Amino acid sequence: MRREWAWRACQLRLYAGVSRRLISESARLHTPQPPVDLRRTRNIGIIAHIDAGKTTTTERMLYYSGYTRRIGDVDEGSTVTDFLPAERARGITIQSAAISFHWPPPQEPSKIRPIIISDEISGVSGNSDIVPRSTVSHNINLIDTPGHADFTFEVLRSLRILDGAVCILDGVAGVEAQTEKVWTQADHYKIPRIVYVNKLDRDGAAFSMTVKEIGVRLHGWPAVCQIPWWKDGKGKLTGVGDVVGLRGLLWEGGDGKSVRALDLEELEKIDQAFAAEIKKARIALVEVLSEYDDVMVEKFLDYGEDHIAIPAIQITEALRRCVLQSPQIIIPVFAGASFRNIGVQPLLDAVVDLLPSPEERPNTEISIASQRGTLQEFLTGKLAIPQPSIDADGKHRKVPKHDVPTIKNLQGCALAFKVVNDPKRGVLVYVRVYSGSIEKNVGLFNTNLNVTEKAPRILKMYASDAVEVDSIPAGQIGVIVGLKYARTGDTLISYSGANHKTGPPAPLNTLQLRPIAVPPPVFFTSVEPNSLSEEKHVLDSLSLLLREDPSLQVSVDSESGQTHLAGMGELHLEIARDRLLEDFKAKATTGNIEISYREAITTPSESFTEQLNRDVAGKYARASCTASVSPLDESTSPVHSDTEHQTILSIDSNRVIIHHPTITKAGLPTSSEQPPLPSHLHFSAIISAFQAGVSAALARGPKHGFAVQEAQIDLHLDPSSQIFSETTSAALSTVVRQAVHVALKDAVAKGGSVLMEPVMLVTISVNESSLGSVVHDISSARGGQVVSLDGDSTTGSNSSNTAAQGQDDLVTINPDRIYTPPDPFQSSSAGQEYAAVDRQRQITARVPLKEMVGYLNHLRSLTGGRGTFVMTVDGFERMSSHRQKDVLNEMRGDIA
Ligand SMILES: Nc1nc2c(ncn2[C@@H]2O[C@H](COP(=O)(O)OP(=O)(O)OP(=O)(O)O)[C@@H](O)[C@H]2O)c(=O)[nH]1
Repeated sequence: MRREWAWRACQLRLYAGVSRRLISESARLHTPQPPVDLRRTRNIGIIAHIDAGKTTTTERMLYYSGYTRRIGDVDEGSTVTDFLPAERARGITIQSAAISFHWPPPQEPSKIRPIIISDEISGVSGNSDIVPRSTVSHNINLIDTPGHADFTFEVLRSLRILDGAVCILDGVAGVEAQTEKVWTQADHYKIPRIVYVNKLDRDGAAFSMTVKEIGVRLHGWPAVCQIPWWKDGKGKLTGVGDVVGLRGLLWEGGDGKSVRALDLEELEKIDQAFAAEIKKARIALVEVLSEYDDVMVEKFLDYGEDHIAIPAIQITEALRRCVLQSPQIIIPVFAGASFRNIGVQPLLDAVVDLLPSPEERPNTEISIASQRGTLQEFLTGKLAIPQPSIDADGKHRKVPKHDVPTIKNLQGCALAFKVVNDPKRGVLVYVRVYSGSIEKNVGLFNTNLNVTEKAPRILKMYASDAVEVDSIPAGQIGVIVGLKYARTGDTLISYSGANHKTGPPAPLNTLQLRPIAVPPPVFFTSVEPNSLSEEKHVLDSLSLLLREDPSLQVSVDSESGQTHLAGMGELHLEIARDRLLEDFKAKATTGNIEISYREAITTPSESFTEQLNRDVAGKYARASCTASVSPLDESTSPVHSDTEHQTILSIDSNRVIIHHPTITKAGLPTSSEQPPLPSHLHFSAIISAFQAGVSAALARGPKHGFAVQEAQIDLHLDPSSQIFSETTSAALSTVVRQAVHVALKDAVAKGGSVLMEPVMLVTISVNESSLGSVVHDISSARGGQVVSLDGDSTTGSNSSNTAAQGQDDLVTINPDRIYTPPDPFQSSSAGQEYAAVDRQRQITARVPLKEMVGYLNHLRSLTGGRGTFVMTVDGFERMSSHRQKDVLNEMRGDIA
């Protein structure tokens, strides 16, 4: 084992700076992997506001762990994790990159660690059998997530595969709007988090203010584990005070590898005030932990109620228990300045010591056969899954509640959380394995697309470098190379007795891990191939872009033949455009980025039956479909739910009801008199074809050409009159599209349609002094409605956003009760400082998206450059006829 590590250490040394990328890939094939111990694995994300220093910190993590031999610089564009040209050019992180490394490095223990060990194994504490987890090397899989609001969906997608997260704050800006948003999302996934206050070297750094804001705005009790060590109590940051280990950590410059640890006795000789502050912080830490951890109270009593006497390991264990509690109320806080190489190694120790291993996480959510539950419930047969009551031969059968043989079939189950097109290696599918293992060359069934494909190569990624492996076990993250279909968000399963034609037996074929809803896109641009010969490459590139990022949408206007690319924000589309034109070298022209309005029908249509009886894609095909449409008002329309004879789909705020009275959800006829489905068309394939047909019809409204919203589409599926031996999936979706299109036209001819516009939930952070002018601007000039100030509801809002609704459940923290050390730039006490006149205020408002285009510049002018905002789609609203007229006139003007 030791020799293996030594070999690896040798290899790690090869990964130096630019030359790292030049090592031939074959040299790294089939690297001997240390056996995987799940307890020693951390799947961690770094989340924060844009520019808080995620990439800068990650670079140090890779450097100190021995993976790189040169620290990359965001500003020079030489970082490991920002490896897309577009990211390097803009200096921001767009795609999540997953990187694996070991901490502490097995070959080179951290210079500061032995002091903690000697504390604990000296026997003084009576805990000689426990040492911190960070004394042993751990496998860390780190996901670097983007900080820009346009990439929130990307953050969400990464969050669901994380076991823990480090939230990085800018020590000057404090808790910013995007941080709050991602924090709330992480709360939703119950992800244990620690906070790292970065940039404490900058003028105006305010650690105490930031800690107070953590309490107030992130709704938890900050457990201050480190305090900044300023030279002579002010000015230059030189290190941190370790409140857990009761010592000062002094970074001696250079690359930050050399760290001196001084115990309290030594510290008192050189900086008495700092030593006293560490003790004060220790008392506060024990106090706050005691409120939420009974064992801490016991230890406090065991050690004669002496806060200082409690061993570091006991504090670490109490912190860990609190971090793993759900909801998480204690928030451990660390300090540093990554750019100055201060604070990163103890932060890595904290990742290992405080954040959970995959085994310590709650059960993974799944959906299977329209049921929701956990993967563990399914695997242990505890999830009651409805089974077909009639066999394929039409006979009734008795079925056990859970089908054990089906469960036993499952060999591996993984979530594709990221698809990236690597110019050198082709399409890389990043997966997290949740059960069993994913083996090389095995057939993987994609439960979202109903296709089977092989996993020809499996890699473990070290940013843009890779090591080939034979399998990825449960709890780990890896990359599959060579998949043709898998998209971000798809569930991949391997099972015994694989049958490429039929896929796995039901209900295994419907198993989906942590499904998430894709938010509706609100901007779009047209994409026009420069010539006919370029068309194929442009379309292939677009489909690759969609595999990478399912929050993008592509639709083809059936009348004009124009292709539209839609996304979540202007930057989101700009980046997609750059990827398409520059990275994929698609020769196409793109139009202006415009708001994606929607249209809604106001009157129900008649029922229409369309028939198809011709060649489709060079093959004779026959199919038929009956459809009708009606306006959908969720508040008044009766609630529908899936039944054995009715399947309900939701497509972009439209409800699709597929009535199949003669056929069950398992695809079996209700009686022996009814014809069965042809063997080449499974029920799930028919439903997918219906879905594709409806989506295509709804993509272009009959009046203004915008996507249709708030409609109910009723479709009828009757095998005796619609499905024939010549019926194919393509024919079905074509005929469904035609039938829905005709029904929509009929509805518009009868009652017209109305335009709907995206309305955003906007969270704006401003100084108290600018509050009045910003609120006035939002509510009068932009037609917005202020929903809350500092999270307190001000009006009877009809916001549908869960983030706003969830405010009531949040813990309210009194900032005066939060311990903070003095800040060097602070004249009064931290409490007074926090309450000072120009404190940060937060406005939450609903504003039409149209009024938010170019808002950042305006906000900056109103706030002296200090205001920031984030926004998410809150929904689409019908426009008044006056506003609709203005928008249509403006659009016509644009075209002219
Ligand atoms: N003074 C100072 N500057 C820092 C520190 N950490 C990061 N920076 C600078 O802050 C800027 C943003 O840093 P990044 O690491 O790119 O931040 P990020 O959070 O990855 O940003 P996104 O990828 O865009 O979300 C860069 O100019 C860094 O050099 C620090 O500790 N001190």
